Amino acid sequence: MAAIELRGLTKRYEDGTGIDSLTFSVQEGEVFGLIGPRRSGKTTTIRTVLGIQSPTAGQATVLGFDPHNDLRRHKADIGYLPASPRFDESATGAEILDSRGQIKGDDRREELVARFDPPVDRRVRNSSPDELRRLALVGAFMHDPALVIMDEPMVGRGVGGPSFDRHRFTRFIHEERRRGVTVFLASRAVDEVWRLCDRVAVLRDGRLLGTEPVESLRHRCGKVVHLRIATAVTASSFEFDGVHDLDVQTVSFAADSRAGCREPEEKTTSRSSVVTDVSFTFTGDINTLMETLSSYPLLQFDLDEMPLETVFRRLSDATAE
Ligand SMILES: Nc1ncnc2c1ncn2[C@@H]1O[C@H](COP(=O)(O)OP(=O)(O)OP(=O)(O)O)[C@@H](O)[C@H]1O
Repeated sequence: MAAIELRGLTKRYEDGTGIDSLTFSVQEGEVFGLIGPRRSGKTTTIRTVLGIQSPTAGQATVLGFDPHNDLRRHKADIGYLPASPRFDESATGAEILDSRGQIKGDDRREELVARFDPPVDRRVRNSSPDELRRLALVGAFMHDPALVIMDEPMVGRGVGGPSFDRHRFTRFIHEERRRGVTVFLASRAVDEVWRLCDRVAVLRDGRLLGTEPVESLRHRCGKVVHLRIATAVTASSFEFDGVHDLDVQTVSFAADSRAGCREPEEKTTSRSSVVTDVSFTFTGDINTLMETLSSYPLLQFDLDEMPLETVFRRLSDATAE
């Protein structure tokens, strides 16, 4: 059974469309990412799927029930981490968890408080946004739900900070997946989605561009490679499988110039009076790339994730073709 199923889910606001005819499903046990640029409809999807707002058309089912009518009865099966958690300012963290526990249960409270270190003894008004997100995270998982829905879980520094960094968060989500928990999360952070998700749905302007396993999407998007080579190199040297958007610039320096040099001592040799800056997007086999590069005198080698906007542009272009 699908954990979440959207069939033509549409939400229009008075002054525009939030989401338009979304149809896709999230399978039980997967970590599924909803990605898209700003105002693409991620939060609208989550709030409509949760029954916080009603759809204009279409339908969502969550763990087999209609969230708009039956959410109350199924609250204990779902955890929710909103993008900006709001709590009673005068309550302590412990009081917040007490009242949630009474509604949904709190079997895992002790374990998660030890792990996330939320501000249990302090009042909400005296706690930082990061601390409150950790409190919300405990609240989302402590009743051991079958499905957890998270909106931008790592926004800003998110649950980061000295006591709970993002690698520990990633490890936690991987552990939850191994326990069989289904996770549906919205994010604009590509590296977060790459680390956490099995599959993604990509939104743009409230419409679904497609759903895809993260591995194949990641492969299609590739990495951005920047090289500085201490010799003249022609573009044809880099015209091999998996190289796209190649840019090659060879620059000559006076023999004693150190301009733009990372390793100044290397620049004083006659060989390094010419450098070539090479950049490209790479979707091929990284071992082949490393083997090719080993034959060049590299001054600099950077391998970065594709910038988010480029990912979305590529996906939009691919969908339009
Ligand atoms: N309550 C609302 N009333 C009117 N319009 C809304 C409302 N909520 C969202 N929208 C509009 O719906 C569209 C989708 O917004 P939404 O917040 O769902 O996108 P998002 O992908 O979550 O954006 P972000 O990444 O910036 O959080 C936007 O054009 C937005 O202005």
